[in-house]
Amino acid sequence: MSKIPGKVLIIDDDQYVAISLKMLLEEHFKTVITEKNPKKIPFLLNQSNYDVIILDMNFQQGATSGEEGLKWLRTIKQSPNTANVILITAYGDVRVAVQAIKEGALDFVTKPWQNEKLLATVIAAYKLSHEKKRVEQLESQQKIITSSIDHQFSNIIGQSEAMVSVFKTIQKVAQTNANVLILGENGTGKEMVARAIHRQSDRHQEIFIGVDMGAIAENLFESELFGHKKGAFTDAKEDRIGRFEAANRGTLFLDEIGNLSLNLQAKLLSVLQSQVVTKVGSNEAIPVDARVICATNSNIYKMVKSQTFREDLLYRINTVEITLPPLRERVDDIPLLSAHFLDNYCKKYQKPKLKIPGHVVKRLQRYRWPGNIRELQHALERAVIMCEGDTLQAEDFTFLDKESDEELKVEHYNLDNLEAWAIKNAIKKHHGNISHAAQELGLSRGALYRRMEKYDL
Ligand SMILES: Nc1ncnc2c1ncn2[C@@H]1O[C@H](COP(=O)(O)OP(=O)(O)OP(=O)(O)O)[C@@H](O)[C@H]1O
Repeated sequence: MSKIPGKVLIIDDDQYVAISLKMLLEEHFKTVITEKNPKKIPFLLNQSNYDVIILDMNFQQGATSGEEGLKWLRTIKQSPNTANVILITAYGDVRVAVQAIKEGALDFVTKPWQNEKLLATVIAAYKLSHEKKRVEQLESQQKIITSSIDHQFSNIIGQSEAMVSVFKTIQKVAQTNANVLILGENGTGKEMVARAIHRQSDRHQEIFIGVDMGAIAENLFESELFGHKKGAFTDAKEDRIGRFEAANRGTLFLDEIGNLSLNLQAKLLSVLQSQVVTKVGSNEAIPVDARVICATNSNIYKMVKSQTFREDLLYRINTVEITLPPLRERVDDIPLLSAHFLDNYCKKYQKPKLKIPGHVVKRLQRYRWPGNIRELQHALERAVIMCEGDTLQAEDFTFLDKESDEELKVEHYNLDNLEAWAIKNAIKKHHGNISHAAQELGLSRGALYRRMEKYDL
């Protein structure tokens, strides 16, 4: 039988007790250390991180009050060590046991002990300590991931009137729990705004979870959003929490809300109204406290009129509405955005600070930017890579020349050419609406984005 990879520390001045415990535990744990002098506890805690500490309660001759054990328990609990402490004593006084548990001991065992029972207690303490460490590790991983994702979305650039008003709204709405609906074409910065609201809210220490509603298959919607119990359907191999529960105490960003079918809209509405979710395959209602921010590039009011979007759901999600204008309607922001991306990409590709002349910026301001800021960002990235001198030229932005040249030029019937052409025209046909273009092309949004990147569109 392989041993548990945990570390157990036994502190007892009775050599016989310490050795018997060590012999028992060594059969099951990889490392078992004994110490008879409790004054060595601070030193030992400094040296190593223990999973379980078995601590005697009385050390001085004739002492029975347990006060010493409680004192050393406090020392352990005040240290950064995450060990679970099991107190052990020959004087089983309920009052002392209660006090020990209050002060953070996990369990209390009386001498003489029963080997099996004691072993079960130590193993349970190890498992708890292990779980605790795992949770702490996951929490710190989550913080690192969140802050590194957030970093990419942290600096909202804009000085146009429209953006100044958006900044003011973000500030006001962040202090509340109001549901927010963000409207705007693809790439206008909807996710960025949602993250800014989260970052400026009381929930900023908690998680921000984004869900692309257009990318979830109809039959998996409930399971993805509300979770499922093991065995609820063929692929449900284990219990799983949904995005609502995962975002508990944090913010849930429901992107592409306009892509939900009427059936799913009804399910979402019911959860937003009741603030409880029920996992697929379960009857238990689980309360959730997630701040919901929705976004769409669809004309949601038109959808309500044509009865493809529920009016009651719209009024549930649009307590505050933020509209991000397309980039072509805020060309004042183009110089600032270009300088920002230029700076970022020069650093990323370790190029000297490149310049962008005024006449090139003017041409960028005349372009339509169907993919909005995302397209501008990619254009700057490509230009930085391609640029040969210290100044960007109009030729570094190849699309400026090709703008009116939408005909398919097929010199060789190369499938990549044909695919790039089809994608470009589908996006144009749907006025930059990526979800609709993806639908027409028979691709998921993710797959379309990957191809757009591949063909530099
Ligand atoms: N005001 C801005 N300042 C700086 N960068 C921006 C700004 N707006 C958008 N971006 C950048 O543009 C890209 C697209 O932004 P974002 O994903 O927030 O747009 P979106 O409207 O949610 O897009 P989609 O509808 O396709 O999901 C991101 O890389 C983001 O960092």
